[in-house]
Amino acid sequence: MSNQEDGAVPLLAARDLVKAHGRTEALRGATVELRPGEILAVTGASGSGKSTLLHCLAGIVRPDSGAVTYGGERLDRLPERRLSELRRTEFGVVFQFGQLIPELTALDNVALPLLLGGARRQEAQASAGEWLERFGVRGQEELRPGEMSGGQAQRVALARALVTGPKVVFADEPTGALDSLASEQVMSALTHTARESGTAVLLITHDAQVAAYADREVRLADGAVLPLEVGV
Ligand SMILES: Nc1ncnc2c1ncn2[C@@H]1O[C@H](COP(=O)(O)OP(=O)(O)OP(=O)(O)O)[C@@H](O)[C@H]1O
Repeated sequence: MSNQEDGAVPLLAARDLVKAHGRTEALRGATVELRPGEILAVTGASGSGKSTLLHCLAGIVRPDSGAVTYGGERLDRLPERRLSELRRTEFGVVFQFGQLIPELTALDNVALPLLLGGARRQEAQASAGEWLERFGVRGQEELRPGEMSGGQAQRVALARALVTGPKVVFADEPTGALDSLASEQVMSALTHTARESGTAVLLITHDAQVAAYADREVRLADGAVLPLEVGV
């Protein structure tokens, strides 16, 4: 039975996505589904279209054709304002280099999405502190990103992605810049916390050890998802 046909209702789905960057066709008919609470790894060679797929699914980039649906709603057709609200309230993102704000402390980086959502400073900081604790970086509250190790900074970035209670976290090579020990710590913190909170994760990686943390893996090649191998 294929992943697309086993009856589970997808939270987020891409169907036949096509996206070109200038003359480069990054996606050529990519179809993939993410179920509620599922941790899905998207793997594939460099240039196979993984990041472009993530950007389309996260509503950061609009596909040239095909459909992206989120909870049954056409994400690719939403007006920009509604899309950015949805990204802020329902999605969290983590990139290879956490992209924390260098001038802010760890605590303020994590509190920021809550403040942008209208929370009071004290509540936002209390909640940020709890999330830093969950990611094992309590005690680092007052450090700025430049004063932390890469693994600590990525755990702070994960706390920032999860602090608003998103339904989906998009993680693009979150361990790409880390050594194997830090990578394991980050992945185990991410998957443990996502499972605990029922957050779905779309995880892009080219590392098989990282992909092994996921519930399921799909592989991209030349901008399309490869069919499942029979008997695997
Ligand atoms: N903004 C852009 N402008 C031009 N070409 C782009 C742009 N973004 C991606 N591409 C091209 O589109 C193709 C797919 O890129 P994408 O980043 O989606 O692949 P990827 O699988 O994530 O690669 P990697 O593992 O190297 O990050 C590549 O040929 C890439 O060079």
